[in-house]
Amino acid sequence: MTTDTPLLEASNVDFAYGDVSILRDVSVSIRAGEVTALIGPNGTGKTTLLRALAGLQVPTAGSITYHGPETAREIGYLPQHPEFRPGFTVLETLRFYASLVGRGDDDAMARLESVGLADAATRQVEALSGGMTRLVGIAQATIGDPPLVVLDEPASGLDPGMSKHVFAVASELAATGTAVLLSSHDLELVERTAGEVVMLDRGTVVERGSPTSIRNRLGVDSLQAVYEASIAGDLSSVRVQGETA
Ligand SMILES: Nc1ncnc2c1ncn2[C@@H]1O[C@H](COP(=O)(O)OP(=O)(O)OP(=O)(O)O)[C@@H](O)[C@H]1O
Repeated sequence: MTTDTPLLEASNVDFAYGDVSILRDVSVSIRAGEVTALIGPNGTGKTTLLRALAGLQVPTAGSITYHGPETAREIGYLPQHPEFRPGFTVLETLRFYASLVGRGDDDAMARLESVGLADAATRQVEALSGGMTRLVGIAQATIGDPPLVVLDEPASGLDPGMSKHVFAVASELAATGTAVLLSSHDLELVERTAGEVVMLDRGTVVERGSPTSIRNRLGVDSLQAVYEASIAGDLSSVRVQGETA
């Protein structure tokens, strides 16, 4: 497969929770060997879209098609709020996930090292900080070398050094041919890392393209400026979808 063929394609996706429409006519192509970043205000539908793309919820309309190879694990997923079963160490937890996809202990330890958490291998999962739990979640999402890795806010709650490291891990994964799809509110790291940016506002795609192409099209010098120019309305209040007040 060439990098021109999308690994995952969403076409005209709508999603509603009951009567509340969240995503409207969203089309996205996720390519192998590239980091695709989903950005947009709180409550705009990023998690909803990522869950649909990862196959965890079925769109109300439209289609999502995976064009990648058949493997033991096609999509790795880091939820926005990762949680692990208490009573086990970090390494035991990752060994369990590795065993599900026919991988051994070495793989579990290698993933832990890749997120900088090797020293916490024997720590109980319930004794981890929020940031450490997220890092274990990232390690878990990459076990079995899935062709697509979906990371919902992987840098949320991480200190600046670890945030940078996590984006570097995403870049390294993409450099080995993995398609990486992540959401983030850190526009500077997104700008430095993503090959493709998809900006969502009120459940629809309002901008897409490489950071450079979007900046050039809008004649601005940063993704932050693109964001401020493209997001409708007051940036200091959350648009609660479905509420008409
Ligand atoms: N289970 C649910 N039932 C009903 N509405 C929901 C449910 N989950 C999310 N929503 C609503 O869907 C909308 C989109 O939420 P979503 O979590 O996808 O946004 P987001 O862009 O990821 O936000 P954030 O940046 O704050 O994480 C919000 O209005 C939210 O209240």
